[in-house]
Amino acid sequence: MAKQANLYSFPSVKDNLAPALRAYVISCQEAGLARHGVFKVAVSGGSLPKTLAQALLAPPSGPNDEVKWDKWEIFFADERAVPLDHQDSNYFLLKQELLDKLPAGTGQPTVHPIDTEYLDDTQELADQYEQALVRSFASRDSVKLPIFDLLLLGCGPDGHTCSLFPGHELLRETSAWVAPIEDSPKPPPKRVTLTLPVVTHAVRIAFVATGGGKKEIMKQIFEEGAGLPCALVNEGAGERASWFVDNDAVEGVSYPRRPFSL
Ligand SMILES: O=C1O[C@H](COP(=O)(O)O)[C@@H](O)[C@H](O)[C@H]1O
Repeated sequence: MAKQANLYSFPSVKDNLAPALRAYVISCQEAGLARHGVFKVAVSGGSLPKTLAQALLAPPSGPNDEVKWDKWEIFFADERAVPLDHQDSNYFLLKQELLDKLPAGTGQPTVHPIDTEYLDDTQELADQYEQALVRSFASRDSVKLPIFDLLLLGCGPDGHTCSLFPGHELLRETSAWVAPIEDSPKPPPKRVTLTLPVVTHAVRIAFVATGGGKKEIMKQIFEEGAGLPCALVNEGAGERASWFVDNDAVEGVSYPRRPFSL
Protein backbone atom coordinates (compact mmCIF):
# COMPACT_ATOMS: atom_id res chain seq x y z
CA MET A 1 0.00 0.00 0.00
CA ALA A 2 1.26 3.52 -0.85
CA LYS A 3 2.59 5.39 2.13
CA GLN A 4 0.42 8.16 3.48
CA ALA A 5 1.07 11.77 4.41
CA ASN A 6 2.96 12.32 7.67
CA LEU A 7 1.13 14.10 10.46
CA TYR A 8 3.35 15.71 13.10
CA SER A 9 1.56 17.32 16.00
CA PHE A 10 3.19 19.53 18.64
CA PRO A 11 2.04 21.05 21.94
CA SER A 12 3.48 24.50 21.22
CA VAL A 13 4.06 26.35 17.93
CA LYS A 14 6.97 28.41 19.19
CA ASP A 15 8.75 25.78 21.30
CA ASN A 16 8.15 22.58 19.31
CA LEU A 17 6.55 23.07 15.90
CA ALA A 18 8.79 25.92 14.74
CA PRO A 19 12.09 24.14 15.59
CA ALA A 20 10.88 20.93 13.89
CA LEU A 21 9.78 22.88 10.80
CA ARG A 22 13.18 24.56 10.71
CA ALA A 23 14.99 21.20 10.83
CA TYR A 24 12.73 19.89 8.06
CA VAL A 25 13.24 22.94 5.83
CA ILE A 26 17.01 22.79 6.32
CA SER A 27 17.08 19.12 5.40
CA CYS A 28 15.09 19.94 2.21
CA GLN A 29 17.48 22.83 1.56
CA GLU A 30 20.52 20.54 1.80
CA ALA A 31 18.89 17.97 -0.50
CA GLY A 32 18.08 20.71 -3.04
CA LEU A 33 21.61 22.09 -2.91
CA ALA A 34 23.04 18.60 -3.41
CA ARG A 35 20.71 18.11 -6.40
CA HIS A 36 21.22 21.36 -8.28
CA GLY A 37 23.10 23.93 -6.21
CA VAL A 38 20.01 26.03 -5.40
CA PHE A 39 16.95 25.60 -3.21
CA LYS A 40 13.70 26.14 -5.10
CA VAL A 41 10.80 26.73 -2.80
CA ALA A 42 7.26 28.11 -3.11
CA VAL A 43 5.38 29.58 -0.17
CA SER A 44 1.77 30.34 0.70
CA GLY A 45 0.37 33.42 2.36
CA GLY A 46 -2.22 33.44 5.15
CA SER A 47 -0.98 32.31 8.55
CA LEU A 48 2.08 30.50 7.18
CA PRO A 49 4.67 33.33 6.90
CA LYS A 50 4.38 34.11 10.62
CA THR A 51 5.11 30.53 11.67
CA LEU A 52 7.81 30.28 9.03
CA ALA A 53 9.47 33.36 10.49
CA GLN A 54 9.42 31.80 13.95
CA ALA A 55 11.16 28.77 12.47
CA LEU A 56 13.69 30.40 10.18
CA LEU A 57 14.67 33.57 12.03
CA ALA A 58 15.78 31.64 15.12
CA PRO A 59 19.54 31.64 15.68
CA PRO A 60 21.30 28.53 14.32
CA SER A 61 21.99 25.86 16.91
CA GLY A 62 25.12 24.65 15.12
CA PRO A 63 26.93 24.42 11.78
CA ASN A 64 24.35 22.03 10.31
CA ASP A 65 21.50 24.35 11.21
CA GLU A 66 22.22 27.16 8.76
CA VAL A 67 19.55 28.71 6.53
CA LYS A 68 21.54 29.49 3.38
CA TRP A 69 19.37 32.37 2.22
CA ASP A 70 21.55 33.32 -0.72
CA LYS A 71 20.90 29.89 -2.25
CA TRP A 72 17.10 30.19 -1.98
CA GLU A 73 14.87 30.89 -4.95
CA ILE A 74 11.45 31.80 -3.55
CA PHE A 75 8.24 31.60 -5.59
CA PHE A 76 4.66 32.08 -4.44
CA ALA A 77 2.34 29.08 -4.29
CA ASP A 78 -0.47 31.53 -4.91
CA GLU A 79 -0.82 35.26 -5.15
CA ARG A 80 -3.61 37.76 -5.14
CA ALA A 81 -3.97 40.14 -8.12
CA VAL A 82 -3.09 43.24 -6.13
CA PRO A 83 -0.06 45.57 -6.01
CA LEU A 84 2.96 44.26 -4.13
CA ASP A 85 2.53 46.79 -1.33
CA HIS A 86 -1.17 45.93 -0.82
CA GLN A 87 -2.27 44.45 2.51
CA ASP A 88 -3.74 41.45 0.61
CA SER A 89 -0.51 40.63 -1.22
CA ASN A 90 1.14 37.36 -0.20
CA TYR A 91 4.48 38.87 -1.26
CA PHE A 92 3.90 41.86 1.03
CA LEU A 93 3.05 39.50 3.89
CA LEU A 94 6.17 37.39 3.42
CA LYS A 95 8.27 40.54 3.15
CA GLN A 96 6.83 42.00 6.34
CA GLU A 97 6.99 38.80 8.37
CA LEU A 98 10.23 37.30 7.12
CA LEU A 99 12.23 38.89 4.30
CA ASP A 100 12.59 42.30 5.96
CA LYS A 101 13.75 40.61 9.15
CA LEU A 102 16.66 38.60 7.76
CA PRO A 103 19.69 39.31 9.96
CA ALA A 104 22.08 42.00 8.68
CA GLY A 105 24.96 40.55 6.69
CA THR A 106 22.86 37.57 5.59
CA GLY A 107 22.92 36.77 1.88
CA GLN A 108 19.59 37.58 0.25
CA PRO A 109 17.28 35.05 -1.43
CA THR A 110 16.13 35.50 -5.03
CA VAL A 111 12.43 36.29 -4.75
CA HIS A 112 9.97 35.95 -7.65
CA PRO A 113 6.87 38.13 -7.13
CA ILE A 114 4.13 38.38 -9.75
CA ASP A 115 4.56 40.98 -12.50
CA THR A 116 2.08 43.67 -11.46
CA GLU A 117 2.03 45.11 -14.97
CA TYR A 118 -0.61 42.42 -15.70
CA LEU A 119 -2.93 42.88 -12.70
CA ASP A 120 -5.90 43.68 -14.95
CA ASP A 121 -5.59 40.43 -16.90
CA THR A 122 -5.34 37.42 -14.59
CA GLN A 123 -4.76 34.96 -17.47
CA GLU A 124 -1.74 37.02 -18.56
CA LEU A 125 -0.65 37.39 -14.93
CA ALA A 126 -0.68 33.60 -14.59
CA ASP A 127 1.05 33.09 -17.96
CA GLN A 128 3.78 35.56 -17.03
CA TYR A 129 4.31 33.81 -13.69
CA GLU A 130 4.48 30.48 -15.51
CA GLN A 131 7.17 32.01 -17.73
CA ALA A 132 9.15 32.88 -14.59
CA LEU A 133 8.96 29.19 -13.67
CA VAL A 134 9.98 28.20 -17.20
CA ARG A 135 13.06 30.44 -16.94
CA SER A 136 14.02 28.97 -13.59
CA PHE A 137 13.25 25.32 -14.31
CA ALA A 138 14.40 25.31 -17.97
CA SER A 139 12.01 25.28 -20.88
CA ARG A 140 8.47 23.88 -20.73
CA ASP A 141 9.38 21.68 -23.68
CA SER A 142 12.13 19.91 -21.80
CA VAL A 143 10.45 19.94 -18.39
CA LYS A 144 6.99 18.45 -18.12
CA LEU A 145 6.45 19.97 -14.72
CA PRO A 146 8.57 22.22 -12.50
CA ILE A 147 9.70 20.13 -9.54
CA PHE A 148 10.07 22.34 -6.48
CA ASP A 149 12.44 21.18 -3.76
CA LEU A 150 9.86 22.21 -1.20
CA LEU A 151 6.40 23.72 -1.07
CA LEU A 152 5.41 25.42 2.16
CA LEU A 153 1.62 25.52 2.21
CA GLY A 154 -1.24 26.63 4.37
CA CYS A 155 -4.66 25.03 4.74
CA GLY A 156 -7.72 27.25 4.84
CA PRO A 157 -10.65 26.48 7.15
CA ASP A 158 -12.56 25.21 4.07
CA GLY A 159 -9.71 22.83 3.07
CA HIS A 160 -8.29 25.04 0.33
CA THR A 161 -4.60 25.27 -0.29
CA CYS A 162 -2.75 27.68 -2.58
CA SER A 163 -5.80 29.24 -4.33
CA LEU A 164 -7.26 25.81 -5.10
CA PHE A 165 -10.73 25.84 -3.55
CA PRO A 166 -13.12 22.95 -2.81
CA GLY A 167 -15.27 22.00 -5.80
CA HIS A 168 -13.62 24.55 -8.11
CA GLU A 169 -13.00 23.60 -11.75
CA LEU A 170 -9.32 24.56 -11.30
CA LEU A 171 -8.85 21.28 -9.43
CA ARG A 172 -9.21 19.54 -12.80
CA GLU A 173 -6.48 21.61 -14.52
CA THR A 174 -3.91 19.23 -15.99
CA SER A 175 -1.93 21.36 -18.42
CA ALA A 176 -1.08 24.79 -16.98
CA TRP A 177 1.58 25.18 -14.29
CA VAL A 178 0.06 28.42 -13.05
CA ALA A 179 -3.64 29.26 -13.46
CA PRO A 180 -5.81 32.32 -12.90
CA ILE A 181 -8.90 32.35 -10.71
CA GLU A 182 -11.41 35.20 -10.80
CA ASP A 183 -14.06 33.83 -8.44
CA SER A 184 -12.13 32.94 -5.30
CA PRO A 185 -14.71 32.39 -2.54
CA LYS A 186 -12.25 34.02 -0.14
CA PRO A 187 -11.50 37.65 -0.99
CA PRO A 188 -9.86 39.02 -2.98
CA PRO A 189 -11.54 37.15 -5.87
CA LYS A 190 -8.76 37.57 -8.47
CA ARG A 191 -5.67 35.48 -7.94
CA VAL A 192 -3.15 33.17 -9.58
CA THR A 193 -2.14 29.79 -8.23
CA LEU A 194 0.14 26.84 -8.82
CA THR A 195 -1.97 24.00 -10.19
CA LEU A 196 -2.54 20.64 -8.50
CA PRO A 197 -0.08 18.67 -10.71
CA VAL A 198 2.71 21.13 -9.88
CA VAL A 199 1.87 20.92 -6.18
CA THR A 200 1.73 17.13 -6.00
CA HIS A 201 4.98 16.70 -7.95
CA ALA A 202 7.16 18.70 -5.57
CA VAL A 203 9.96 16.75 -3.93
CA ARG A 204 8.55 17.64 -0.51
CA ILE A 205 5.39 19.42 0.62
CA ALA A 206 5.02 20.83 4.12
CA PHE A 207 1.63 22.01 5.33
CA VAL A 208 1.41 24.17 8.41
CA ALA A 209 -1.93 24.44 10.23
CA THR A 210 -2.38 25.78 13.72
CA GLY A 211 -5.16 26.64 16.12
CA GLY A 212 -8.48 25.11 17.12
CA GLY A 213 -10.19 26.88 14.21
CA LYS A 214 -8.69 24.26 11.89
CA LYS A 215 -9.79 21.13 13.74
CA GLU A 216 -13.10 20.54 11.89
CA ILE A 217 -11.46 20.77 8.49
CA MET A 218 -8.52 18.62 9.65
CA LYS A 219 -11.05 15.91 10.57
CA GLN A 220 -12.53 16.09 7.08
CA ILE A 221 -9.12 16.06 5.37
CA PHE A 222 -7.67 13.17 7.36
CA GLU A 223 -10.78 11.08 8.06
CA GLU A 224 -12.92 11.61 4.96
CA GLY A 225 -10.85 13.26 2.23
CA ALA A 226 -14.03 14.23 0.37
CA GLY A 227 -12.13 15.69 -2.58
CA LEU A 228 -10.90 18.64 -0.54
CA PRO A 229 -7.87 20.31 -2.14
CA CYS A 230 -5.61 19.54 0.85
CA ALA A 231 -6.75 15.91 0.78
CA LEU A 232 -6.05 15.72 -2.97
CA VAL A 233 -2.49 16.88 -2.27
CA ASN A 234 -2.15 14.20 0.42
CA GLU A 235 -3.42 11.57 -2.02
CA GLY A 236 -1.16 12.72 -4.85
CA ALA A 237 1.99 13.19 -2.80
CA GLY A 238 1.64 10.43 -0.17
CA GLU A 239 4.60 10.36 2.20
CA ARG A 240 6.19 13.36 0.43
CA ALA A 241 3.57 15.46 2.19
CA SER A 242 4.13 16.32 5.85
CA TRP A 243 1.82 18.25 8.12
CA PHE A 244 3.19 20.41 10.92
CA VAL A 245 0.28 21.17 13.21
CA ASP A 246 -0.29 22.06 16.82
CA ASN A 247 -2.34 19.79 19.08
CA ASP A 248 -5.29 22.20 19.00
CA ALA A 249 -5.62 21.86 15.21
CA VAL A 250 -5.94 18.06 15.36
CA GLU A 251 -7.85 17.56 18.61
CA GLY A 252 -10.16 14.58 18.07
CA VAL A 253 -8.75 13.74 14.63
CA SER A 254 -8.37 9.98 14.07
CA TYR A 255 -5.19 9.63 12.05
CA PRO A 256 -1.86 8.25 13.24
CA ARG A 257 0.58 10.94 14.38
CA ARG A 258 4.24 10.23 13.83
CA PRO A 259 6.99 11.30 16.20
CA PHE A 260 8.91 13.93 14.25
CA SER A 261 12.24 12.76 12.84
CA LEU A 262 14.13 13.53 9.67
O1 LIG B 1 -6.13 32.91 0.82
C1 LIG B 1 -5.23 32.22 1.25
O2 LIG B 1 -5.46 31.38 2.27
C2 LIG B 1 -4.66 30.22 2.51
C3 LIG B 1 -4.92 29.74 3.94
O3 LIG B 1 -4.71 30.81 4.83
P1 LIG B 1 -4.69 30.62 6.42
O4 LIG B 1 -4.68 32.03 6.95
O5 LIG B 1 -5.93 29.87 6.80
O6 LIG B 1 -3.44 29.90 6.76
C4 LIG B 1 -3.21 30.49 2.20
O7 LIG B 1 -2.46 29.32 2.33
C5 LIG B 1 -3.10 31.08 0.79
O8 LIG B 1 -1.77 31.30 0.42
C6 LIG B 1 -3.84 32.38 0.78
O9 LIG B 1 -3.78 33.04 -0.48
